[in-house]
Amino acid sequence: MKAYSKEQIRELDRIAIEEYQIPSVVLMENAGAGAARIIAREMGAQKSVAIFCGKGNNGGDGFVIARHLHNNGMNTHVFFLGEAAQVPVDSDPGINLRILQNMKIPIREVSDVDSLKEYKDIWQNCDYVVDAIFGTGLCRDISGNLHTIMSEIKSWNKKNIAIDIPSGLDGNTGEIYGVILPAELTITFALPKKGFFVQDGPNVTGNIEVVDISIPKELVEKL
Ligand SMILES: NC(=O)C1=CN([C@@H]2O[C@H](COP(=O)(O)OP(=O)(O)OC[C@H]3O[C@@H](n4cnc5c(N)ncnc54)[C@H](OP(=O)(O)O)[C@@H]3O)[C@@H](O)[C@H]2O)[C@@H](O)CC1
Ligand SMILES: [K+]
Repeated sequence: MKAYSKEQIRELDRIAIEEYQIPSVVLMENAGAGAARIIAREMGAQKSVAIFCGKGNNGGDGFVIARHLHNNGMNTHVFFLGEAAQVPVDSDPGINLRILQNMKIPIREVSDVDSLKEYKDIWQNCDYVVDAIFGTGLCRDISGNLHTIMSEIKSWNKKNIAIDIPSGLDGNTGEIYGVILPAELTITFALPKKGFFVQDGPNVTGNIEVVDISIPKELVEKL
């Protein structure tokens, strides 16, 4: 499987958005809808899922996934690692967050491990965890409350499905930024990332599925 750097893939996204004028929210929709189809296939109909969303676009993918899984009749629980009110309303994550709020799907805010434990009755009954915390934007060590929250989620040993990249993994070097959520399955967008195949990558990425988010073919062929 040929692999690409974070920068190459972010550049593909940029050209698709700026030069081909594909709205970024359309790319996010394609990403989230494609991932949701794979997750539904993996889970079967009767299972519950906890979706953990970070503050960036990876979290936005998580909001799209939540909408589609909910619409498919899955028992879907959304946790946001931050304050929902801080998400810019016109950003792609903000748009998808608002749709969930309009659908009256609860967004449970998690600021530290204690707030996570308050929701134990919910997450302990979930068979799967969808990790939409960090993607290609992760750029420094994870510390503080985020570190302890991710360590706690890791300790549950549930079936983790990573969105784009297992959170904590560097998509280029395969190194771990302080803590990692190892995945059974990584659903990655557009193209596989180099970090899946080097250093710790192979131990934490699990099976890899690539979702086509409608990046123009000519652009990909130029890489
Ligand atoms: N662009 C596109 O067209 C598409 C993108 N897509 C999706 O977007 C993902 C990339 O999204 P993204 O760039 O928003 O970054 P993401 O990984 O969500 O991180 C969020 C923010 O976290 C922060 N941060 C970093 N390190 C940190 C740390 N250690 N501890 C704490 N905070 C830290 C940092 O912000 P900072 O705090 O530095 O301001 C960063 O910006 C990509 O993987 C794919 O899933 C798809 O939808 C397809 C279309
Ligand atoms: K992720």
